[in-house]
Amino acid sequence: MRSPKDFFKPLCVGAPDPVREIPFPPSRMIHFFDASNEKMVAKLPDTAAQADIVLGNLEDAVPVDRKVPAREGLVKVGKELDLGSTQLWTRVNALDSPWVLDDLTTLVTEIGDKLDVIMVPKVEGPWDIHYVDRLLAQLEAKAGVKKPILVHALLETAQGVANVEEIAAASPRMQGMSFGPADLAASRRMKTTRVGGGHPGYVSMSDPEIADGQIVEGQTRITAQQDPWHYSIARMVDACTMNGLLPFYGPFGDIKDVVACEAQFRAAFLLGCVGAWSLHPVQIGIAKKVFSPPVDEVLFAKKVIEAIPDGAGVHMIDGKMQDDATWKQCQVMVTLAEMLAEKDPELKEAYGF
Ligand SMILES: CC(=O)SCCNC(=O)CCNC(=O)[C@H](O)C(C)(C)COP(=O)(O)OP(=O)(O)OC[C@H]1O[C@@H](n2cnc3c(N)ncnc32)[C@H](O)[C@@H]1OP(=O)(O)O
Ligand SMILES: CC(=O)C(=O)O
Ligand SMILES: [Mg+2]
Repeated sequence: MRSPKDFFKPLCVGAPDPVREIPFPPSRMIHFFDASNEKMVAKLPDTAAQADIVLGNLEDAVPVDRKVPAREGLVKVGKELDLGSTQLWTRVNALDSPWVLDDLTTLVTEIGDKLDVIMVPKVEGPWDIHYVDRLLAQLEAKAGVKKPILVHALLETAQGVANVEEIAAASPRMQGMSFGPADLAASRRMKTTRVGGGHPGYVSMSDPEIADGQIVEGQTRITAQQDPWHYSIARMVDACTMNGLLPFYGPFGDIKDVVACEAQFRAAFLLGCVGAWSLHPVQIGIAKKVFSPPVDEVLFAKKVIEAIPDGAGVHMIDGKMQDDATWKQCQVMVTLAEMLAEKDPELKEAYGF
């Protein structure tokens, strides 16, 4: 491990100084597009006006014969399109693939000043981040990039989950993490073919009715679906938060099931994620709704802060006990609402700022 004294030193002569604090602009959804798909690129200015982050995907879902067109298309997007305040990210190919070196070299040297964050898939341990960290510094120095490009790790293997804390702390470039339920399910040999969400087979069940010391036959037992992702998402949130990074839920693959998508996103929001991926335009609106704090919660949080400006002591507000801890929860809610209200006039009005 590097000396703590060297942690914030650039890893190449001429590379920009690493950031000391990860920026947190609106980040409710990372919208995926394929830059080799002309239709998607044509719509990108409109899509970007709706989304907080747009991401040119180069990895899974881009077939082998379109890897180079997707990379070149993204370079064109970076050079030619004005995306306003919407962030431009990419997901490069996996570190064990033959494409990733060209992905990183081309993107940083061609549009390194336009790219905010590079998502690295299938990160397994801090060694993967160290590799990317040094290479990015060399490329930034070569290309004269002034602002360090941040790194986002995709958590989607059992080993990655086991090493999540070390990954989060591996570099000052670490911006955040996303949770990848599809590859993670495969890596763990989970028996599901879904991309995120619950499963009707993963349930808890009420106790049986007993008569004369015997289980009553033919009875209906109450079952409730459980969340198979809870443990890993919560670990990711803790690892990110303790290192000042932003945690995101990843994709929800059943595009038509907008209700279940909203439920998956909301579970992630409640656990501490700042956003989720949108794979299809319909999911942008779902993420916007879910990851903007509910108006009634924000109004209540404002009321608490107004009533107890310093958070001290114990109080009753609307029948609920309030103290330093609830005051801090209210600060989280109001700070997020204020940040989003700056971007979104409708939210600003609804929140009463
Ligand atoms: C496990 C993982 O790694 S997840 C990440 C990798 N996967 C991805 O990136 C997938 C990204 N999304 C997609 O490729 C597509 O949305 C698909 C394949 C899932 C569905 O695409 P379609 O069947 O074309 O969807 P649909 O017919 O509803 O599309 C409606 C319109 O939205 C457009 N559209 C669909 N997805 C997107 C998108 N991500 N961004 C912008 N526009 C899109 C379509 O081009 C179509 O446009 P049109 O009305 O002008 O013809
Ligand atoms: C997000 C992703 O890549 C996965 O679920 O595998
Ligand atoms: Mg994956």
